[in-house]
Amino acid sequence: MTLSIESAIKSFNPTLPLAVALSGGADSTALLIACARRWPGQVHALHVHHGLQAAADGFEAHCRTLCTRWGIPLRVSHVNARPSAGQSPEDAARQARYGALDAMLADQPLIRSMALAQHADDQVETIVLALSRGAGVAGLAAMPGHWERAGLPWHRPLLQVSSEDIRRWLRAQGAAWVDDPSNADQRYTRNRIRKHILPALEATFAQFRDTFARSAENAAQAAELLDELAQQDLQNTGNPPSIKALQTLSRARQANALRHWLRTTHATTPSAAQLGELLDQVAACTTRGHRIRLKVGHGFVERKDGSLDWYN
Ligand SMILES: Nc1ncnc2c1ncn2[C@@H]1O[C@H](COP(=O)(O)OP(=O)(O)OP(=O)(O)O)[C@@H](O)[C@H]1O
Repeated sequence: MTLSIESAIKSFNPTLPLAVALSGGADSTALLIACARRWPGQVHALHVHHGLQAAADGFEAHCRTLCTRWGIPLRVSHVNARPSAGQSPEDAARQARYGALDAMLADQPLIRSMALAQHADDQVETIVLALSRGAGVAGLAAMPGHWERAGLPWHRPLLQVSSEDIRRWLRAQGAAWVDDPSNADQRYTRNRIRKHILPALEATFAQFRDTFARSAENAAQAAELLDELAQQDLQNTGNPPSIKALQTLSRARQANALRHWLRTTHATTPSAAQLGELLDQVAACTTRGHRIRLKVGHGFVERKDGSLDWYN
């Protein structure tokens, strides 16, 4: 069920002091005000200034005015997020932002938890984005409400609040925010989803925020089970996995175990075609002389004695 901001913050129980990642947009402005009201003197704001965006100075100025008005301590970190080869500008900005938030948190050991302001519409966009990329259950699980990062609990307390409710609440408070001009840029898939698909979902399935969120939770549970199964299977196959031991598993279980091995041990993700080819090679590997050497993720998988080996 979607919630009002008040109900969402009432059922939010972070360890204090809490830091809120404040972009200056409507969502994080609302989250900061709602938290500062509930826990006066116990809330901090962290802002990352994205050097590349022309509007970045305006965001920082808004954050300073807002925090002065509410008496909230604000930290600002300047980053210059240049995408590396093959990386999208959005990914580069996200990575730089997380790095800067981590560094600011490491600098303020008094802070005991962290909150981001993604909401119910963001969650639906993330699910649609995952579907558009052919994601498996891990991708369809979308964004978790709670997780741990560098020893700190992180939260998304607004995941059940709609974007429209957040804006309505802010207007009722007489609070200002800054609209990110890049949110209107139709070159970004997420923005096209927001503009075209969310209104169509709203018109077709009134409860889409709730039902999509339930699907994401189901997918998250399924992903957890697949992880547990992969861990058990890799205990039996060994790491690196023995080809003979892999061959005793069904093809789907081999795929699950190999994906997990590549992700957790080598931080790489195979494409569907690469994984299919690898599974074919594992199945065909019945003689001593059978060689395997395939491009997988950002490296290669090779047969080495009786096992698979990955390198780049
Ligand atoms: N420049 C930033 N500095 C600090 N935190 C940020 C920044 N950009 C985003 N965040 C945090 O990450 C969350 C998700 O980022 P995203 O880019 O999806 O949000 P946004 O469009 O900037 O939304 P918002 O309306 O919350 O500002 C934000 O809600 C906010 O908590």
